[in-house]
Amino acid sequence: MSICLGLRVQSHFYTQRPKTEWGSKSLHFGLEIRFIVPCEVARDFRKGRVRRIGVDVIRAERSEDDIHSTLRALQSRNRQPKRWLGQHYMVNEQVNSAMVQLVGIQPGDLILEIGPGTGSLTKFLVEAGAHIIAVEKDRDMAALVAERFAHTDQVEVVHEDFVKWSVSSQINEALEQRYRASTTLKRAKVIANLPFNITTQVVKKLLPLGNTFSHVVLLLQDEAAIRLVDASPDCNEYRPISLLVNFFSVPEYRFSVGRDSFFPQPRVDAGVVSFALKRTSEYPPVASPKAFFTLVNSAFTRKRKMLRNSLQHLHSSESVQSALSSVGLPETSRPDELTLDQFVALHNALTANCSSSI
Ligand SMILES: C[S@@+](CC[C@H](N)C(=O)[O-])C[C@H]1O[C@@H](n2cnc3c(N)ncnc32)[C@H](O)[C@@H]1O
Repeated sequence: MSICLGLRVQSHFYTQRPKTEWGSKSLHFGLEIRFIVPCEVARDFRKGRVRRIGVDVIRAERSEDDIHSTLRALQSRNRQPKRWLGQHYMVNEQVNSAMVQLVGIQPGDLILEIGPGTGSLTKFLVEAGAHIIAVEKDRDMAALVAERFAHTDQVEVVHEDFVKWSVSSQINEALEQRYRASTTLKRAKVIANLPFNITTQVVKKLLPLGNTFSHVVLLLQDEAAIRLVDASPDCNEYRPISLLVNFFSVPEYRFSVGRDSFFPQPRVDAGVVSFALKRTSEYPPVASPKAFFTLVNSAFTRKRKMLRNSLQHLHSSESVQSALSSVGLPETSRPDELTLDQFVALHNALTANCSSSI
């Protein structure tokens, strides 16, 4: 049994207008309580057993038609959803519509969709006038979606595993063909209701492609969505991927999606995150992002250790100590105490030390 008590409080009810956030706590017997609290309180809750689930929420306001058309599409091919491919289909059209609005499509825009499934999200993209390259790993679903949109040349279905697909060359080639005559450098956009198990791989693959894509809108497992956007060192889940996300993009948690918006229902809720991708020229100033992330990853391999110890295989502990103090940080700093900007400053100080000692 799942009971949901909901209370919506607008920010203008507060004297200091905080950015409001939803919180939720799961109790025994499947009872779930949802409540709204200011950010600061939500952060404290997150450190305990209560977790934030978003700034807004879309719960199951699906029409019976949404679910029936999905079931019909699956039955037409005698298909059962494959959980190992993350096949939890969206049966709430409000969510698809809200996601497409977030992408901000102009007619003719090139959109990459990962995992179109039955094509319920693709339909909204077609209606918005986009040209869609839809990459689907499941042969049957690729055939189904190609058949569904055979009447239009707006949809190109690619039967591939997105994780292995050479996204950058394929999309750059498509951009080149579409905008050959154009004087402005147009970029593509990405949208996906992602299989939860490939989230990290997809994020790592797409976010560094800011010269190819301008925006990425992803529907993810809610916990993962929250973790990805939170780049504050005081967050329990502070990890290299939080730094990567904020190095390459400006992320924003948009809204939560209840698990009852999917068929079959996953065990967890979902959340939508948008990433505004930075072009290379907008990255934080480091000589080489690759070398920067080698430092970050090494620092986090032993998260509880002091940097002067965990970075020893890259730099002597004396150089780490002197680099830390040259950027105003304690010599005893640990990786989970440094913000992205402080990591950048440390990296640059270490690089400068290395070049001056050559
Ligand atoms: C969560 S379902 C979403 C389907 C549809 N977009 C929707 O919203 O109902 C995920 C889809 O991604 C496909 N998929 C799973 N792994 C994939 C991969 N590595 N590359 C491309 N597609 C994949 C699944 O077959 C499935 O169709």
